[in-house]
Amino acid sequence: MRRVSEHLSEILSRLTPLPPVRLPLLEAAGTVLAEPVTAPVDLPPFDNSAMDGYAVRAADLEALPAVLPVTGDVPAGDLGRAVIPPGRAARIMTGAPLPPGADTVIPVEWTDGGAEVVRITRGAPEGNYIRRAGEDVRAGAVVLPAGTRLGAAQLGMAAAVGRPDLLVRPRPRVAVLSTGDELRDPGDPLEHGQIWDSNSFMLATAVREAGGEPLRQSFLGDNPKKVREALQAELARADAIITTGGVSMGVYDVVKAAFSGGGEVDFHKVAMRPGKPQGFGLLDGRCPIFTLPGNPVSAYVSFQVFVLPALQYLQGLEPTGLPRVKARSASTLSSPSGLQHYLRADLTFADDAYTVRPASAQGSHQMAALAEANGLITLPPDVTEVPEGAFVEVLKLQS
Ligand SMILES: Nc1nc2c(c(=O)[nH]1)N[C@H]1C(S)=C(S)[C@@H](COP(=O)(O)OP(=O)(O)OC[C@H]3O[C@@H](n4cnc5c(N)ncnc54)[C@H](O)[C@@H]3O)O[C@H]1N2
Ligand code: MOO
Ligand SMILES: [Mg+2]
Repeated sequence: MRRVSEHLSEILSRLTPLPPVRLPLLEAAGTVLAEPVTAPVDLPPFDNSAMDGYAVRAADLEALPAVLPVTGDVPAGDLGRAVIPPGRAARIMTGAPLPPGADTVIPVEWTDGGAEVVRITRGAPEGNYIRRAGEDVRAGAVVLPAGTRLGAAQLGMAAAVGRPDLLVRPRPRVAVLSTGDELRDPGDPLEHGQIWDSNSFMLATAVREAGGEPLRQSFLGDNPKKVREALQAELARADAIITTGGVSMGVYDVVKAAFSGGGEVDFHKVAMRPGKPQGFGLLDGRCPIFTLPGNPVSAYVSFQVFVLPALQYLQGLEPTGLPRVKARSASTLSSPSGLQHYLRADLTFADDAYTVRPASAQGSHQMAALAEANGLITLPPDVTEVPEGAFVEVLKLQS
């Protein structure tokens, strides 16, 4: 059997990050930047007021209270060109350009709020409540490096430097296809021996959580020819394909049968539990296909361990997979020798430390324990016993 790390590095070695595309700002939300974004101008572009109040000369406030005629208003958006002569004040609003002649802003709370003549009772040093041009970002500075995942604040930054669009790695379009004659769509009535297809919904959501776009989720029967045809059809628009089921030892294991002729997909037993039966290949020499095991928890763990890093890599990110933490185990753990064991668990954080408790049910078909879990304890192949209180590595699941 091959180790988890070997299977993952073989997958990554055969992938190429998706070619960048230029997307309008809002469509770029959630994608990964493929170019650095620099500021074409200073931010703010001009000295402006940080408060609603009066633009004055600090020198005119030496004797308090100061009573100054008001020459006019400078609202935000105003050109702010009117010069403030000595001994005068102008009403100014937050964000408005500081008019020439003024060197200080007095908040309206420090005055009687006069519109013609203002009585200022509290002075301030020169430069008070002024946002200087360039104090946020200097022209030419890189505000977003390539590889940044574009969340709200990052899109805001791109808009703040005037970008209408961005060069980004596109969301990988991933076709998710379950296989199995026993499957029915949720909502359909079940005959004896049938089950509702959960894998394709679970993995389509996992694709979205990974920044990808699930092309469709559906299930295929156990007919190898039909499976081949369906996969061929997905090739036209998929950047990657995920199938579940039909890769173990069964006589009807359709995915294995579908590729028994062409060597495009290599099937392996990987030294892990759950998720031992795996397959990977490039269809048409370019489209990665991940043939994951049918057991739902096996499919889920296989996604997190192999597909997530691959989707990160396609998006130009470091293929680091799920975030991991060190946690004290709240109970003794045992693990089969020679297998990397992933245990569904409950991870808690208290008193500045993580504690983790394995779920009581660890069957690779038991969705309830997976649905409750927020962590996967990862025990390496050479660990068979973990004493209570020992540190273990835990993958943090999206929840
Ligand atoms: N003799 C052996 N039998 C099995 C072995 C083995 O080594 N020797 N491996 C076991 C392991 S480990 C796993 S994992 C499963 C994987 O089997 P397949 O990948 O062939 O999956 P299927 O046989 O198609 O289905 C397995 C199981 O999962 C259920 N399933 C399938 N698709 C879905 C879906 N979309 N939603 C919900 N549940 C699904 C299916 O009904 C089966 O119960 O093989 C073991 N057997
Ligand atoms: O891969 Mo299986 O998931 O060990 O049950
Ligand atoms: Mg099978």
